[in-house]
Amino acid sequence: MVLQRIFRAVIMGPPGSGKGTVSGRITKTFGLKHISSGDILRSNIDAKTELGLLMKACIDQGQLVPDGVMSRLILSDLRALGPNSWLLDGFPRTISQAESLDDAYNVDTAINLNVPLEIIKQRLTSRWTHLPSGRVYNIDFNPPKVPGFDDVTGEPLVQRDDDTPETVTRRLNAYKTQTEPVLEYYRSKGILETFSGTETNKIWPHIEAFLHRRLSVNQKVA
Ligand SMILES: Nc1nc2c(ncn2[C@@H]2O[C@H](COP(=O)(O)OP(=O)(O)O)[C@@H](O)[C@H]2O)c(=O)[nH]1
Ligand SMILES: Nc1ncnc2c1ncn2[C@@H]1O[C@H](COP(=O)(O)OP(=O)(O)O)[C@@H](O)[C@H]1O
Repeated sequence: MVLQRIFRAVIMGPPGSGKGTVSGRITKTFGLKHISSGDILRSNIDAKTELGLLMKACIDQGQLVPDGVMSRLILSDLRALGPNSWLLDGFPRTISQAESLDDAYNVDTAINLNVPLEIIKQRLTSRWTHLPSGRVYNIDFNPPKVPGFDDVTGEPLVQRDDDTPETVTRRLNAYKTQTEPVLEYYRSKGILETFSGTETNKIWPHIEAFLHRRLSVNQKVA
């Protein structure tokens, strides 16, 4: 689908709710640019940049990276995208980040994946990630064609240092205290769209239909 008007969305949801998986489907179907805060941080860690080295301890302990650092990083990447449509995944995670984003851009929609926390832990401890692209796999849900290797590049997959049971518990706590209030922030602006369920394959058709509706309305307006 070729968009005729700039469309900007954020995707929210607890760790493991399927943000990365759904973002991949949205970008493939609708052609938006995808920016993932976690992927950007991990590529900094991998490249051993000063920022990556400073932030690694924070991430490995399941804590959020400080707002100022995160907002500067994401806003500068968004500026580099120029006048394009995009989907932001993993940002904002605090009210302060949401306000920084609002100061710079008009967000059209906040897609919220509402997945029960009980099933999330299991998903994260069996997640395999291709770090350079952010592609994710799961032993049961979407296993790679060759175990341990990325389908597209054939490069090795890794288990993230923060996908251990203890760290996942801390990340879920950070989500409850710091990120859930952002849902209320977007709800009060009238742009929160919540999709509930336990399986991405069942949630996805609803998101796809919603975006088709939103984007075709926008195109008539444009
Ligand atoms: N069992 C199962 N695993 C899923 C489903 N959707 C996504 N996953 C896997 O769950 C893990 C977390 O998904 P991801 O998209 O990385 O979530 P994020 O942390 O919100 O970005 C990954 O290993 C996915 O492959 C699902 O419906 N069922
Ligand atoms: N917007 C953000 N603000 C602060 N920290 C962040 C942000 N995005 C990512 N992080 C850090 O990176 C870690 C991994 O993020 P992410 O890859 O988005 O995890 P998940 O997809 O499992 O929710 C977070 O636990 C946090 O430490």
